Parts: sequence; C-alpha cells; structure tokens
Amino acid sequence: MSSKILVVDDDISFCVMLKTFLEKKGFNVHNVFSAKEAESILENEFFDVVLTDIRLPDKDGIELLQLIKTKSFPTQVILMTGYTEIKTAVNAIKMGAFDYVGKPINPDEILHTINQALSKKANPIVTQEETEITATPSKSKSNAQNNTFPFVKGISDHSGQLHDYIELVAPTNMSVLIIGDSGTGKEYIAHSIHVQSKRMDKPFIAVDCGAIPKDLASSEFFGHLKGSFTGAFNDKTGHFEAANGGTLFLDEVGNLSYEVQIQLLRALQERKIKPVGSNNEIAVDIRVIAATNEDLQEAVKRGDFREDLYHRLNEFSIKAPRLSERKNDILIFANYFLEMANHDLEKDIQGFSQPVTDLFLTYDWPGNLREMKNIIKRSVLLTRGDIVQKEVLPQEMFENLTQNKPESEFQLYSSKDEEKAIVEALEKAKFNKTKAAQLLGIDRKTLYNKIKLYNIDL
Ligand SMILES: Nc1ncnc2c1ncn2[C@@H]1O[C@H](COP(=O)(O)OP(=O)(O)OP(=O)(O)O)[C@@H](O)[C@H]1O
Repeated sequence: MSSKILVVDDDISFCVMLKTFLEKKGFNVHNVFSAKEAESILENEFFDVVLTDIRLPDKDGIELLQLIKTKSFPTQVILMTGYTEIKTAVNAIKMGAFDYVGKPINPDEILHTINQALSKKANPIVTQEETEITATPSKSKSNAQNNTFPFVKGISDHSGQLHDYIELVAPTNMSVLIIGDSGTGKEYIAHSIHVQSKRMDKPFIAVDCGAIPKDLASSEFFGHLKGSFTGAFNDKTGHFEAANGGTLFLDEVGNLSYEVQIQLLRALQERKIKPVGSNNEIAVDIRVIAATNEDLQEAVKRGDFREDLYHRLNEFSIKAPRLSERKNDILIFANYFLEMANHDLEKDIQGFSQPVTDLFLTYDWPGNLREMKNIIKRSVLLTRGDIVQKEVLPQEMFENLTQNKPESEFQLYSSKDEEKAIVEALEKAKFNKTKAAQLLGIDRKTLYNKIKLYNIDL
C-alpha cells in the first residue's frame, strides 16, 4: 500500500504542485491549508508523514508537531522553512521532527527526505541528552541538503575578491546583480549578502523567474484576492509582500517577459504594490538581488530587456566565478561535498584517490559547483571501499578535460598546496581546529585525518 502524506501549507498552488509530483512518485497525498484542518483530519486518519510549513495562517507548524508528538502518533513530521526560520526548525528537531527542508523546495530533495523519514520509525519527544547527539548531525545534514549553509569561502584569488565584494555591499541597501554561469553559486552568494545585511532577521525570498508562467506573473509577484480570476480560490500573498522588510532574490531575471519587467520596475520605483483584484496599494520595503547567466547588456541592446530595469537592478554587480577558474578551491569544495554526501547517504567515505584528485583539477566543470556536488554524491553512492576511485566517475568527465590549462593557480596545485592551505587555516584560526575546519569547509574529523596525513606539527 502506498504511504500516506499530509501536506499542510497555505500556498495553494505550491500544495497542488507538490501533490502532483508526489503522486507521480506513488504516494497517497492529501493537502490542507491550515493547522486547524490538519488537526481535524489527523483525529480520524493516519498519515505516515506530515509535511508542514512552519508558518501557517492560524497556528504554526511547531504546534502541530507538538500535537502529533504528544498524541504519540507514529507519524514523521518534516518542516518546510524559510532561511530565517532555521533556528526554529533545529529546535523542532529537538522536539521530535524528523527533519526540515528549506524553501524554495527542491522536489528531489523533498522526495529524498520523505523516503528517509519513511525508512525510520518515528521517535517520541526526545530527552535533552539524546537531543545533543541526535539533533546535531541532522542539523548539519539539513543545512547541507538545503543549500542553505555553511557557505564555503575558498582560498583562491577569485574567492578572496568575491568575498570582499560581498562584505562591502552586504550592509548597504544597494541592489545587486550577480552574473555567472549556471551552478556557480549565485543563489548562495545572494543569501550570503542577505545574512550579512541588516535585513538578516527578515525573509529571504528566492524566485525563479524562468519558472513563472507569463499569465501568472502579476499574481506571483504581487498576490491576488480571492475570486479575482478563475482559479483564485483564496487570497494569495505575492513574493513582494512575503519578502517585506527582507530580500527578494530574482533568479534568471533575464527570462521575465517585457510586460512583467514594466510591472517590476514600477513596483521597485514606487515601493508599492497592488495585488490582482485589489484597489489598495501596499507599501513594501525590499532589497532586490537579481541573478543572470546571460549577458543582460546584450539583451538590452537587442531590446529584450528594459534598460531602466537593468540599471535599477545593477547598482552593484558581482561576478560568480566558474569553478574551473577557482583551481585552489576545487579540493576544498570536493571535500565539503564529500561530507555532505556521507551525511546524506549515511556512508563514511574517507577521501579521493590521487587519479580522482588529479582529474578534479584538470576537468572543466561546465556545470560548476552543482555538477561537482552531483558527481560526488553519485560517486559516494557507488563507492564500496573507503576511497572514491576513478572507476565510479561518469564517463563524460574523461571526455571533457580542460583544453588549455591555465598557468597560474592550477599548476601550483598539488597535495603540497592542500597542506599549505591547512597550515594557513590553522594559523588563521589560532590553531583552533573547529574554526580551521570551518575556514576550509571540511569537518573536524577530515581535518584531523589530513593533519595526520601531512604530518603537520601543531
Ligand atoms: N559557497 C558555497 N558553499 C557551499 N556550497 C555551495 C556554495 N555555492 C554553491 N554551492 C552549492 O552549489 C549548488 C549550486 O549553487 P546555486 O544554486 O547557488 O547556483 P546558481 O548559480 O544559483 O545556479 P543556477 O544558475 O542554476 O540557478 C548548490 O546546491 C550548493 O549546494
């Protein structure tokens, strides 16, 4: 029999999308839009997993979690949360939630978390001592999984400049345009700016402009009133209002239609929005960060992107470097993604063989950090021993080697440089290994192994 999932979220279109996706994967899904509805259905029906937003119109998801746990239902609870609610979500894990996933929701990620939840029996409320042990790995796993944090900084010159720019612009209210190829970490950069800004306690709302159908764009950005068009069954809060006080991240901004560009520009200039079907204007205070992987200046020249909007979005621009330009960061990221994959897949792979390391440094990484993350996860899954070997890497990697190896960083890179990076990080962290590991983007255990491997004197 298929497992039963209850989705609790007041965003109806999101619920419908998730239901369709999960039903295709063979689950039996029921949607409700408030905590009250959830409570009443839970009185009469059993669900294997409850997937609830932390913020609900009547109560919050935490109260729903408490109800489920105090009634000792063997139901697993997964929370859906915005970046600013991570602390609450971690506390929720201490109260017995299985895990949390960050918004915007990635369907594959949620599917993976649901499958993990189903494979484990639900816990009753855990005690404080147990919490210390169980909550920590879950937290870091979720952070890694959700692409929230930690943010790996890297040690290459490109990274140094990138982080100087982030630190410089973060405390201001300037709009930022992040330009970079797909998978270079543009959303990560945007989020990093947000958490270093005065708006950090307010929402960070990420919108994939390429995924918004033209007809629904006004309602998605500005919200709508119930009954304002066919299918508007309830009032909907738009992204501008949801991000009020915080940051609105417009990913793939070049994909917006010309009409929507006009509406956006108006909203940004006037700092007011009007939901579809409403006569009332709502004042909004948002900072905009936009990202693009196409040349927007070219799009302006072609007449596809409005010049006035371009200038409004581009008060400050940041270039997200390609992974192949950050040779000195490659192994730092590789180790970080290895840890993530170990957590995720409950494995304990120790590292990469020398040929794999060499290949990582010569490969062009056309899909950048995202490609590396996926390749490493797949390799960890396929690895039977302690070390990732060349045989588990995808064939394309051997066909797409960098043609012209840059002379600078890459040729210097060897295990000697890794040793140097470790020593530098240790010195910078005044030999505090936890801090040094954080600087390097690896965990303490990996750092200990490497200190042993290179025989570093402490
Ligand atoms: N600094 C970082 N530290 C750790 N992981 C990172 C970092 N930057 C990016 N990643 C990882 O790389 C993946 C791709 O990053 P992200 O989604 O931010 O890229 P993007 O440039 O916005 O991609 P797209 O152009 O496809 O929208 C993320 O899932 C994340 O796991």
